[in-house]
Amino acid sequence: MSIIPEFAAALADHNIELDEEVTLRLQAYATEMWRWNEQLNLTRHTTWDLFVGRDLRDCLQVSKVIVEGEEVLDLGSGNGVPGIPLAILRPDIEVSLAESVAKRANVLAEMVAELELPVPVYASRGEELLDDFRFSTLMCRAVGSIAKLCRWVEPYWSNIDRMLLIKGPKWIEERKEARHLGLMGTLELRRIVAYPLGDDAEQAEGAILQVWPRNRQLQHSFPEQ
Ligand SMILES: C[S@@+](CC[C@H](N)C(=O)[O-])C[C@H]1O[C@@H](n2cnc3c(N)ncnc32)[C@H](O)[C@@H]1O
Repeated sequence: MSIIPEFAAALADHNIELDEEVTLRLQAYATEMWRWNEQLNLTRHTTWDLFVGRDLRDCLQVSKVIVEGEEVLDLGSGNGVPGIPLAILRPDIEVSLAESVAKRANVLAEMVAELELPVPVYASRGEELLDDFRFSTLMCRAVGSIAKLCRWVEPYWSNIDRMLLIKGPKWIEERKEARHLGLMGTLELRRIVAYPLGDDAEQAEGAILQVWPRNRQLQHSFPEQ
């Protein structure tokens, strides 16, 4: 298999350099995901430019703040972003996927098997898995507001160290809402990665937010961005 020229061009346009084997595995993932997309509604990002500029971009940003050996749960994995690309980019961590819609979870399991990735897939609400499993990081993109996620996770903080939320510029309003609802009282929220979205709005910034219990000393500290 060789690298599809449109994929190589999209990576170059976004100034992303990856080694060949990783590039080929990401290509296999996107191709497989788009094949399933014909049967199930999994993504609207169906060009190499959108895959690189939206999906892979977010995965690369979140990858910066995950440390070696972490056990990460992608809650609401849907089409596999960010969990599957992250597992490809970071073989030094353990990634699990939770997807509550059974059909999508089945497709995720098929994709993971096809790609030969050591990634468990749970057809379950992610927060309910925390009754039985422990993860260092619960990661989430495009699943719910900060308030919603804080509510879901509230009973389970003993089984995760932190949440990493991949958000667009609306995160500031979401933080306001969560504070207003009294959900942030015992939690710390810090933006630990900020990056340009490259969308039409020139000023738009993506954010990786870290949320964790205020009285908890995390093993690795990431400064406010
Ligand atoms: C909009 S999709 C986002 C998919 C992917 N994370 C992305 O960024 O493109 C949200 C997915 O989360 C799933 N979902 C919603 N609540 C969930 C929960 N509590 N646990 C697991 N999956 C959930 C939905 O079924 C859906 O597939």
